[in-house]
This record gives sequence, structure tokens and C-alpha cells, in this order.
Amino acid sequence: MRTAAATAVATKYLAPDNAKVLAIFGAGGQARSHFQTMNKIHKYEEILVWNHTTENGEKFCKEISKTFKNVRFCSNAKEAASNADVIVLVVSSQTPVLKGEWLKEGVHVNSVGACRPTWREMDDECMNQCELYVDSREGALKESGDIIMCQPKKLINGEIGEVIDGRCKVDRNKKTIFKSLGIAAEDLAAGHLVWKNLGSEI
Ligand SMILES: NC(=O)C1=CN([C@@H]2O[C@H](COP(=O)(O)OP(=O)(O)OC[C@H]3O[C@@H](n4cnc5c(N)ncnc54)[C@H](OP(=O)(O)O)[C@@H]3O)[C@@H](O)[C@H]2O)C=CC1
Ligand SMILES: O=C([O-])C1=[NH+]CCC1
Repeated sequence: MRTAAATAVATKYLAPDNAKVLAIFGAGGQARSHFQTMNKIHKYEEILVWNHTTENGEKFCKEISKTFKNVRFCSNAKEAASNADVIVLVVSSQTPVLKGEWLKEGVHVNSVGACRPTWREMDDECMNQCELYVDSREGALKESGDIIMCQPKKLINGEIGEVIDGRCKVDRNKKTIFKSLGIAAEDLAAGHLVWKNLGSEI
């Protein structure tokens, strides 16, 4: 849940205010936790799901349709991406699943998978069309295959912490990416919440 909470915070600061369509790429554990947190940021009218196996994608859609009616499985990744205002990539892929040529104006992409220096989930065109924000510059330059392998080399606009405290200004009309890799501050915040809510039980 802490990863999905971090994505939701990044989306709050980077995505267009009037986001109506969410696309989730992936149908595993992170897809489920992101479904829960992303709905707290925007009131989505539709959720589109793409997964490389249809069976698991449809199972995920059926599950979330119990609490969110307007959800649809797309067997074609382009269809999901090109209609979305916000995209969440939560796949264990080593090669790009999202292409820049599919992106809508002003879209915000949360890239949560591809956490190894040799793994990709976005193609170079996607990287180069978007303003790039990360959780940690140091981590991103060592761990993100999408950043390390991108040609031409992609510059990082800022860390999400710098956006939140106002040091880094964002133009929400532009296409944006939040590259998430996970940082210790998120674990500390999650641990603190658990501790606080346990209260007198411990
Ligand atoms: N940024 C961060 O802080 C964190 C990132 N992660 C990363 O998020 C990603 C998802 O994690 P999680 O949901 O827990 O993993 P799961 O194993 O639960 O789900 C993985 C998803 O990726 C799909 N998938 C597997 N192989 C491929 C492939 N070759 N191409 C496209 N899709 C594929 C699976 O589909 P199917 O099941 O149908 O095969 C499934 O939908 C992982 O890469 C993980 O490392 C995880 C935690 C924290
Ligand atoms: O921070 C984290 O827990 C992880 N980051 C990449 C995979 C798991």
C-alpha cells in the first residue's frame, strides 16, 4: 500500500485536475493497491485495464467492478493508453509496454514497474515526450532502466519532494512521468502510520 500511496501523492501534484479516465497496466498485487489509492485523488468516470494475459486482466476487472462499475478490460494496450488522462504501469515487464505515440496531451504516467537497470516499461518516445519526475534522483540514475537506457539521454525535472515543497514548478498541461522506485521515507511514513494506529494495543 505504501507504493500505491506514493503514486497517489505524485498524481495529485502532476496530473491534470480534471482527470476522468484512468488506465491500469497490470493485474497483480500493485494493480490492486493502486486501484484503492488512485480513486482517492480523482473521481474517475472510467477505468481501463490492460494486462498481457487476458484471463488475469478480466479477473481483476471483475473483482474491482464490485466497487467501481465502469471498468473495462482492453486487450489492446494502445486502446487503454490513448484514452487515458492518468496511466499506472504496474507490470513485471523487461521491455516497453507503453509507447509515446499513444499518449494524450497532458497525460500523467506513473511508472512503478521496471525497477532494474536493464528493464524497461516505456519506450524512448514516451520518455522524451514527457517531463520526468522521480522519487529519488540517486535511485533513479542507478536503478531505472527506462532512464539509464533512454536515447537521447533523458533529464530529470525534479524529485517529487521538490514539487511538493514548491522548489520545482510543474506545468500540468504538459505530459508527465513519475518514475517510482521506492524510497526509505515511504517505509518510515507507512511504519509511523501503523504505529500511530496501533495506539494502546502495543
Ligand atoms: N516502485 C516501487 O516502489 C515498487 C515497484 N514494484 C514493481 O511493480 C511491479 C508489479 O508488482 P506486483 O504487482 O507486486 O507484481 P505481480 O507479480 O503481482 O504482478 C505482475 C503483473 O505484471 C504482469 N506481467 C508479468 N510479466 C509480464 C511481461 N513480461 N509483460 C507484461 N506484463 C507482465 C503480470 O501479468 P500475469 O500475472 O497475467 O502474468 C501481472 O499483471 C513489479 O515490477 C515490481 O517490481 C513493486 C513494489 C514496489
Ligand atoms: O521499494 C520497494 O519495495 C521496491 N522497489 C522496487 C521493487 C520493490
